[in-house]
Amino acid sequence: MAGHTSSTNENQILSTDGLKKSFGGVMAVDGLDISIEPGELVGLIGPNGSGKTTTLNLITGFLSPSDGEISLDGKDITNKKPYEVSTLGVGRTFQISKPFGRLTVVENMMVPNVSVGPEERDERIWELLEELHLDHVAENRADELSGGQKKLLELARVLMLEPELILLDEPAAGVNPALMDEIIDDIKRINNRGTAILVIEHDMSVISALCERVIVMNAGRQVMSGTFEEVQADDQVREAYLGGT
Ligand SMILES: Nc1ncnc2c1ncn2[C@@H]1O[C@H](COP(=O)(O)OP(=O)(O)OP(=O)(O)O)[C@@H](O)[C@H]1O
Repeated sequence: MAGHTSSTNENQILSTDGLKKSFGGVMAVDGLDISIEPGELVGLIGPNGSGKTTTLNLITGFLSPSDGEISLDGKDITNKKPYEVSTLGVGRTFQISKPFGRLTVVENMMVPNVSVGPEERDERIWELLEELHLDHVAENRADELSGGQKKLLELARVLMLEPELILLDEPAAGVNPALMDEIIDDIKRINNRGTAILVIEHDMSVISALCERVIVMNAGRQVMSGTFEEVQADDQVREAYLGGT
């Protein structure tokens, strides 16, 4: 069975095959098979506790799976360490942004270990700060930023490593609605340049504005994948949401 899936993995930037993670008796992820095409912008939704964040933690190596495989560009990355996964081209932001609060915005941008010289690094930093509307707060301490600006800083920092795939964990949480429209445009622009994005989000207006495809999880498994309209119209999905609350 593994042989069958690995032959199709080469066209996918990311795929999980029978992925499982248990915490004691809780099966947080329970045989998850999902895949992302290069350049896709995909939403990952599901009720609280359905395993979304655990899935991100497994893909990025923050957790080891109990079973199953994860491939990136057709290569097995199961059990790789977080820094290895990041070096291989996967960027990730967190539900609660964690910039280095005492460092300035620019200093935060110097944290990723880029493989270019200092001049090119600085050029990249300023391009990204400008693109993500942070150039005017570049010398401010990161803990002085608003919730939305912290999310943008985290995204800018991830982009320093020019990832092929970015995993966003709740980009709308704690962001004021005015800035959210800007963040939606930023995410779309980054995706239009060819970066694949998988986004976990509870705010369905953000999912419908962003995603060409939505994967629905419940109880650690994929229950459906389709356009936002298809997913919204599905009885099983409604049941999953109602069952989870
Ligand atoms: N480190 C852990 N130790 C024990 N149980 C955990 C751990 N992390 C997650 N779980 C459990 O695994 C299940 C899936 O949690 P997870 O956070 O992945 O869900 P989620 O879909 O991201 O939820 P939310 O939408 O609330 O963020 C839950 O039952 C949760 O309590």
